[in-house]
Formats: sequence, structure tokens, C-alpha cells
Amino acid sequence: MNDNLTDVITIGLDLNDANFQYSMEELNNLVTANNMQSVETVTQKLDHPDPATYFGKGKVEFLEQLVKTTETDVIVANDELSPSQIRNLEKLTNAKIIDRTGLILEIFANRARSREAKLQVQLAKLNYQLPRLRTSASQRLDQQSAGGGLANRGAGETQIELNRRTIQHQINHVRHELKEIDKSYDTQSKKRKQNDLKTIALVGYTNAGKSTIMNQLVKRFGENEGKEVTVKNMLFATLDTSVRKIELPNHKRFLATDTVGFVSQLPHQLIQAFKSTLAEAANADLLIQVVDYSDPNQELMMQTTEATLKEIGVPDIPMIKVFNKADKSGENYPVREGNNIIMSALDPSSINRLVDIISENLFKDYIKKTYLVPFSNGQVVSDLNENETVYQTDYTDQGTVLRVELPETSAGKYKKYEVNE
Ligand SMILES: Nc1nc2c(ncn2[C@@H]2O[C@H](COP(=O)(O)OP(=O)(O)OP(=O)(O)O)[C@@H](O)[C@H]2O)c(=O)[nH]1
Ligand SMILES: [Mg+2]
Repeated sequence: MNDNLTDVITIGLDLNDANFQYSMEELNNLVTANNMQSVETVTQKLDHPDPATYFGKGKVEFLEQLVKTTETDVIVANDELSPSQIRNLEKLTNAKIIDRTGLILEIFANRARSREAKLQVQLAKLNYQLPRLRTSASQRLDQQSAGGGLANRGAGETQIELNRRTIQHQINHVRHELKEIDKSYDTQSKKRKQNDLKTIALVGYTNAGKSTIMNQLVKRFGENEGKEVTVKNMLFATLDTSVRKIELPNHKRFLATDTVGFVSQLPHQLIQAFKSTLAEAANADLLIQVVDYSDPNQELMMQTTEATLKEIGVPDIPMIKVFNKADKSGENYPVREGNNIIMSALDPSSINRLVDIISENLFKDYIKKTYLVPFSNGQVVSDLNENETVYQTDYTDQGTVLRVELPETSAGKYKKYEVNE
């Protein structure tokens, strides 16, 4: 066992859910992602969680013994527990209890790098703490009364209210800061819209390969080198949305957005806090759902992804499904099935096929036009070059002739330069 990792006991309730085994496996992965290792796993079959202690009485006693014999002082539960369940379990087992929500919040907090991601995680944590305040406050109360008897109780209660007010104040403060960041985000988004550039968003389960695909696109077709995003074999490698400009060999351009990965039971506090980051996906013209095709639980991962997209409020946007990591699953690749593809992000021909599918779907409404722009209107030529797909430019006595492909909606802007061929 690795000495740098904190030993924990993982526990879970099997409420007759077909996906129980998988969710326990995933809990172990989350534990590893948080620099901990599970030394024992304890599960129990029940119809519903015990409202006071989550597990039944006998199992709690067993846990207490296990904590002693394994000398482990942290227990990680597979569900979100109520504040009193946490308090009772802590008392009965003498171990610190972390529930699934708390665990995911910790991972996010450790991973957050940008100011925005940090604030978003902070907001989620504060919202998680607010209803749980009584736990820590009552602990303090216990300590106080141990020394001072009942005399301090009144002061203790005021303390809880003070804590609550402080947290509420912090929440407002963080919200305000996020709003400021959001404003500049909004302007960026609007600017992009004005440019008529189409946008794709890579979405899907954590560790599916979204950032890897993004990097392949950037490496081969990106406008700026060295703008690669982080790729790591760990859960939640990406916590910030990054947008990159892609130009295909046929001169068509679009923006690609890499987003935060999902996981089952993603805490709603996090979804709320990350809404604006994830909103980039909501503005996309095309979603690319990346699925780990080598994972036996891919169906469940797709369901979770689609449910989470709904929760964020992403409307019904056309979607391409990328069944990635086919190299690991021993399938043939690349194989196109309608608008979906079985492929490997590590394989250049797969990326080419993917780009074909993206291109076909993204530029459906494009039309071809020829414009003659007098030399005195240099700005129009730069606008066209900047924002549209110019595939041929000729210089004549009358001015610059540009053969352009562009969406019908933007063709109106250039109508007066249009010439028939
Ligand atoms: N064998 C194989 N590995 C892949 C493929 N695509 C990605 N990977 C690996 O899978 C791991 C996760 O890849 P990422 O691109 O970081 O995954 P992600 O979807 O961005 O994950 P999050 O940012 O956590 O949501 C990395 O170790 C990649 O090298 C693939 O097609 N085949
Ligand atoms: Mg990523």
C-alpha cells in the first residue's frame, strides 16, 4: 500500500439498485482521485437508509470494530448523508465521516486552478456547509458546556446564528465576484456570436477523452500552437472551460470548447456553481458527446451525461456521439455509424473522420457566394477573411474577388458586393 495516501474505509448501502456495484467501484476511483486509498469496503442491503445512522445497528458496531483493527480514522460513504447521520456515525465509530458529496467537493477544490473555478468550488462548498452548520456548532457547544456548564449555552446559540450569517455573507460575496467574471464571459460569448463562428462543445463523463480530442484538433488544425489543454488519467482533470479556434484544411473555421466532465450523483451544489462555465455548452451549435467505449458502464455514463446536460439547462442541440478508446476495447476503428463514430483519440485517421462528421453537421446551412470588393473597402475584405470561409482570392482591376462559403444569415451583410458568376 502507498504510504502517501490516506487509508479509508468505504461504505455503501445496496438499496436494490442494479448499478450498486458500479457506483461502489466509482466511489473507489473518487477516493483515489482524492489521494486516499480504500483498505476495506463494507456494504449492507437495506430497503432504505437508517434515518439516524445510515447503516443498521449491527453493521455500525461492525464498523466501529473495523476502525479499531485497521487503525483507519476516515470512513467514506457512497451517498449524501444528512447532518445528523454524519454526527451519529462519527460518534459511534470514532472516525471522521466524509459523504460522496463532500468527497467530490474536496476533489474539485484540490483541482481548481483558475480564479473562476476556485470561486465556483468555494460557492458549492459554502452551500453544502450552510445546512450542516449545526453539526460543528453543536460540537463547539458540547466543548463549551463541558467546561462552563449551562451558562454558555445562550452564547453558543448566538454563535450558530453568527456562523450562519458569516457563511451567508461569504456566499453573497462569492456570488458577486462570479457575476463580475460572468459579465466579461458574456461579452466574450457575444463577440464570438457576432463573428458568426460556429461552436462545438466536447461533453461527457470524466476521463472519457474530451481534452485529448481537443488537443488533437488544436495540434492539427489550431490557429495557435502551444495552446493545448490538460490531459490526465484521473477524474476531473478539467475544471475550466477552454475555447480554441480551429481552421480546417478546407478553410472552414469553428470554435471548440472543452468542458468539465460529469460523474453520477454530481452534487447539485456543484452543478449550480458551475452553471456559467457549463453554459458554454448550452451556446454550442453542435455537441460532441465523448464516451469511453472500453468501459463496460458506458450506457450508464451516457445516461448520466444526458441527465446532467438537462439539469444544467442545455437545450436540444444536435449531438454526435464519439465512442472513444476503441484501441483499448479491441474494436475496429475508425468506424462511422451515421453521425456517430467508433474511434481512438490517439489515431490520426480517427480524428480526420471525426472532423468530416463535424464539418458535415456544422456547416449544413452554408452557401457559396462570390464578392467583388472595391480596393477602397479594405475593411470588408478583412472582415470576410476574419469571420468567413474564404477559399479563393483574386485581384482584378475593379477590386478583390473573393469566393466565400458562409451561413445564409451572414450573407445579407455582404449583399451589395455580390456578383454572379
Ligand atoms: N487508450 C486510449 N487512451 C485515451 C484515449 N483518449 C484519451 N485517453 C486517455 O484517457 C485519459 C483521460 O483523458 P482526458 O482527455 O484527460 O479525459 P477528459 O474527458 O478530458 O477527462 P476530464 O477532464 O476529467 O473530464 C488520459 O490518460 C488519456 O491519455 C484513447 O482513444 N485511447
Ligand atoms: Mg478534460
